[in-house]
Amino acid sequence: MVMDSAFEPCDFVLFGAKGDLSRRKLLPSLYQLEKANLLHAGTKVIGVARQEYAVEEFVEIVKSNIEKFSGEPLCEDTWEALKARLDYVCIDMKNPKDYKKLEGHVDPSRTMVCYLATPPSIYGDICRGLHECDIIDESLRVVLEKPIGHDLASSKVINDQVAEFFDEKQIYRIDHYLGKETVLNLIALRFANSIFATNWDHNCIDHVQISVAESVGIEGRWGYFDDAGQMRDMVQNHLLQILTLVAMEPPTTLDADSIRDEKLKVLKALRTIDSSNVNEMTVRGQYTGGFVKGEEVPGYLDEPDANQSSRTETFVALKVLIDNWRWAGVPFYLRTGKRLPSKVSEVVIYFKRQPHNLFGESFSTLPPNKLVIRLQPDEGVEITVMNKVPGLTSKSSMDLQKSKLNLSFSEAFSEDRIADAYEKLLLEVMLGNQALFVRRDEVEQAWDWVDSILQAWRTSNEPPEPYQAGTWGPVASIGLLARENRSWYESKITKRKKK
Ligand SMILES: NC(=O)C1=CN([C@@H]2O[C@H](COP(=O)(O)OP(=O)(O)OC[C@H]3O[C@@H](n4cnc5c(N)ncnc54)[C@H](OP(=O)(O)O)[C@@H]3O)[C@@H](O)[C@H]2O)C=CC1
Ligand SMILES: O=C1O[C@H](COP(=O)(O)O)[C@@H](O)[C@H](O)[C@H]1O
Repeated sequence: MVMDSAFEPCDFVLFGAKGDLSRRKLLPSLYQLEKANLLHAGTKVIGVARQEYAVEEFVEIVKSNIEKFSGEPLCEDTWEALKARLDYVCIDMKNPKDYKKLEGHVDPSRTMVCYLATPPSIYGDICRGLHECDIIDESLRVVLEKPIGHDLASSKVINDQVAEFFDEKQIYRIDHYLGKETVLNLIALRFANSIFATNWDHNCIDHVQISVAESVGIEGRWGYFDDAGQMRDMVQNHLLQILTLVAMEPPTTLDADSIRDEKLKVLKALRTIDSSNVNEMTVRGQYTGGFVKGEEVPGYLDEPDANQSSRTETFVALKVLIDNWRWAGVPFYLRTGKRLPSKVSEVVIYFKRQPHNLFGESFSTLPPNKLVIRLQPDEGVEITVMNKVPGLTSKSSMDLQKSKLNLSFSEAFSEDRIADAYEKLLLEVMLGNQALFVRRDEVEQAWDWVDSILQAWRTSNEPPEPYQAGTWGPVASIGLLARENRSWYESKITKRKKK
């Protein structure tokens, strides 16, 4: 998916360079790209924020953030190379006149990448400011962070504001899960292996589970999170994007629009969940105090700044049906939550049981084959299969045993680290490849589907079910599958083995 021909120097302008995302993810990712020699020699990085700083002060801020968040000792050579690219401009992003200050810091003859690591409420102001200082040409790319809006209506407003000045071909909407190696591997796994390509439908698959569990709480982001909830924060974007990659038809090519067209079709085929079926198809929960990894943690309502009467969900489980030929009758169960026992994201494909049992009474229910795609941590792929236990036996039937074919990425591949999703995505923007970014119609279709569930929850006026921090969510989440004689896959996460 990398287009080498597009590898050219650019002016990478980071709006919101002092914010949390920039500090924790974007600046360390630029550092890693530098370390891997993946930044063009001529590329510049221009931080934009509203405080006045001398460039030297900004450089020190960047250095301390990289030291703090890159998770490794600073490599002096890499740092010196990155430092030489850094520049800083102070702009009040709501003031259109301020954008003139970019003059002299960016080169109009080069590609400019504007990364908006700011609240979405000022995306429109930034686009207008860039327009009014006459800086936009067709080579300018604008990167938008999620969430784009709070619902379909507000997302349309933001998309319209950006579209006033930019063509869709210039807009890169981030969903960082699309930059994760293992999420990308879903495409390779499905379409580069005939064993899966031919067995990937309602004839062979019983159901699919997608779990994105987090052990963290809301990490001091009460203001943002309480307004969003886990449905907007995780399901509307990350989980639905994973689902589309698992469920989409083969794209004709790996071009951005071929992939995005297929993902959109899946989103359009999602069966509506509304007041008529919301109780049967959804579970939502809110954590109470408990223990995560042996540490006592407060409940959601006892987090700093909490509003004690909040009904915001921190856990969501859904039964999702895709009304198309391939997936007729195959439920996709999705779950995601904060303060669960561990951080683990997995896609589990449960294949159908054998139609007839040859193996005697002890195997009256042969367990189905399972394909477990571990997205994080201990990235890898595992298939459970039944094998004959070797050896002679006096019985006429065979003894069978469930075993695993296990591919661990850390053992199979020589890379000593898996790149962070943001490294991949920053690189793709600089290369001008939109395949790993979300198109406007996808975002809006996802909001349309999610809005209907949120509306049904509001109408029901029921509070989320409490679950103790450090458990796998409310009991009703177990019931969602149990009433269909199924159960959630119990993850057996092992720590990645260090080489
Ligand atoms: N943090 C995260 O982990 C994630 C964040 N995101 C998204 O990334 C974006 C940024 O989030 P995050 O970094 O957490 O937010 P922060 O609030 O930490 O950072 C936003 C930055 O924008 C600056 N800013 C806001 N208004 C103005 C203005 N008028 N003029 C100049 N600067 C301004 C702020 O400046 P100042 O410091 O002066 O207030 C701040 O540095 C959001 O869209 C968020 O939803 C998405 C996924 C994860
Ligand atoms: O976008 C978000 O994602 C993180 C989880 O991302 P991961 O890469 O650590 O799995 C989540 O914690 C955060 O609330 C959300 O805004």
